[in-house]
Amino acid sequence: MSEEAWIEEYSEKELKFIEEIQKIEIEEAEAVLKKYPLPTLQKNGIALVNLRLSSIRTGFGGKTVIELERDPAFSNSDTLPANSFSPGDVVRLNQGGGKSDIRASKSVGKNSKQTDPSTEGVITRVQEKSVSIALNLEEDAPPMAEGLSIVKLANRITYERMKDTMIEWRKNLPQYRMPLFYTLTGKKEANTNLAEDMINELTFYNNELNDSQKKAVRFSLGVQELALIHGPPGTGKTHTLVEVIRQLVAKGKRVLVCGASNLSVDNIVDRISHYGIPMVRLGHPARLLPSVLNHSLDVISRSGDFGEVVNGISEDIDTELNKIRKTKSGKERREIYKHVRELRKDYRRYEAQNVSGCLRKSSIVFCTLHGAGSRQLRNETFDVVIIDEASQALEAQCWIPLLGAKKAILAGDHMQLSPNVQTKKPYLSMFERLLKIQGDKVKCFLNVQYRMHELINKFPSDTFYDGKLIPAPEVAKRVLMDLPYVEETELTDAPIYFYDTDGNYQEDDPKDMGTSLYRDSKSNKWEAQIVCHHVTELLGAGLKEEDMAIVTPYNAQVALIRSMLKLRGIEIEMGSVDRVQGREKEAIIFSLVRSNDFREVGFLAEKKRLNVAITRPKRHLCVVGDGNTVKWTSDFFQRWMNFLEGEAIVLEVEPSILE
Ligand SMILES: Nc1ncnc2c1ncn2[C@@H]1O[C@H](COP(=O)(O)OP(=O)(O)OP(=O)(O)O)[C@@H](O)[C@H]1O
Repeated sequence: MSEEAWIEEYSEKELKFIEEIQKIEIEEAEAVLKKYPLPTLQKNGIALVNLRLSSIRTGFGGKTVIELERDPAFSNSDTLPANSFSPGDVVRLNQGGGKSDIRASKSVGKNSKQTDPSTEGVITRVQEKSVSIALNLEEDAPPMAEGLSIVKLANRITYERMKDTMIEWRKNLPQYRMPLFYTLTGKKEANTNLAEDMINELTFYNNELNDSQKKAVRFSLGVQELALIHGPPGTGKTHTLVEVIRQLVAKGKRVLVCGASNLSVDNIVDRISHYGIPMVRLGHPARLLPSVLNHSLDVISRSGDFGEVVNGISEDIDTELNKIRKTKSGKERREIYKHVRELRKDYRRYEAQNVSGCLRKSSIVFCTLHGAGSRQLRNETFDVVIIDEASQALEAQCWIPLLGAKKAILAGDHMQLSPNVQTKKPYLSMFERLLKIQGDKVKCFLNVQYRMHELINKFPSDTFYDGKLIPAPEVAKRVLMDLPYVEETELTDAPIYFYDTDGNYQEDDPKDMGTSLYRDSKSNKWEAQIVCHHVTELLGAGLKEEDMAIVTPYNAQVALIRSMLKLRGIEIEMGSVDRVQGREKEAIIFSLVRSNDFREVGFLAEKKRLNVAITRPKRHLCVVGDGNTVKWTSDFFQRWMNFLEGEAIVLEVEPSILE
């Protein structure tokens, strides 16, 4: 097959896939918005109603950023209701606030009129009393001052970037990038010869790296196209990547470091920032950890050659925009807008010069996969692209930075959850696909974990990592009572506990879920009570709230346990398994929820989901579930139940536990 035909076929397949999943996600999000009234959406944290405008200003890129607060005409409190909005969420802003506006799904394009009652934007900041949104349309009239509401939408921007990447491929894939491209798409076998000049006389900056980490560093530096670093939970992927990056920079290489999430990127920025390497973090400052803000492009470029000019123009724009709010004359408004448009042009020109100056000086650029598609990076090239958490990203997301790469280093663990996409076939991340097509010769395995007690480590190691994952000696024997503030009790002296409800406490009937947004999810009030009891006992033994997390496969169960704990005045981190990937706690309580006569475990059935849940704890794992339902669903679950019955402390469900 010719080069052109190969690229065409590959990109076409990816494009179709992106369109398919985009359609499903958007349809699902829209269906929820149509099905439920605004108060229910607000109760479930995906809408805020009865807001009013509190300020307007100019943000990065010259965008209009509005701040909204609760309208005192509708509420005695100025604190926003509990919500799940966070920076980066795409929202629809409705003016006039009524139900019908929400239901009229409007896609806001370049030509939309200013009279459109709804417009889209991206959340830049969420505070206790206000929420800020960067509006997508630069020419937007400021919204009406009152009667505003926002609802969360599916994130179209991410999909559009993925599609743009695929389209860009076909037009513009330079010859020098073809070897990597062919290796990544499987048209050729990976070249695994190591470049001597990269690994000769290698001295490690971090001498505490274990042997498997050192091997991974050496391989990643020497290999010419592709390295996959397979790091099971707690094995120091980030540690290893930090060493790889420092070594690459020392050899004069320019590196683009990306991650599937802002947090994964910031974790690396945090650890590299002490070494005095010129670097910059792209991304909206509101989405970054406070500790990395000084490295953000926004902050660095403001002190660049044209920083003061940009700041001055930004203030002028704000002054003009605030004048618009005060004037009623249409003619005057038009005049002011004309002026704002001129100012925005200047703003963008000077800002672009600042940004490119700042990027030119940086040996390392950090951003999310999606951020790698931003216009600031359009003309930048890198010797090496590193992707952390690669197994949690969509293939098309990984292609965004890889379009500009000659060599790629991907770190991840395909035995944990891949991206949550709703397709008929199981989804393979790029990381997993590459392991399949290129085999173990491109892989380095990190085999020592620094998180879990040896017994907690045992089942995941045997089941998911061929028995090769070993605990570091300093963590192998730790249990809760070894923490200086925890007492020795029968719940703190062992690593694994199991409340087997044994078919006696069945899951809740979906009919009882009423109009809850979670009525398609699952819950089990008995298990929720056992979880609350266990949490109370651990707190009584001295463990702190922040040492624990509750994990369950179902959002309805999360909501139920949260409400029960709230009544007891307890606030503990909790989430569905998918949300806690990448986290760790001293103690994890895992509620399985499913208990029925049909032996159905549904959502729980995915082995990788189980792996994520049971590899979060350091010293204490407590499983609450019905062994009888779970055991008979597959050989895999039977093995897990046998393991628990053999190795865990099995706890009785005393009637007094159940309220
Ligand atoms: N060689 C080492 N010696 C001692 N401790 C180490 C070593 N490598 C990693 N660690 C410790 O292991 C823990 C996990 O490290 P790190 O955050 O780099 O791992 P990770 O693989 O990125 O984590 P995750 O599994 O959450 O993705 C950290 O507390 C780190 O200090």
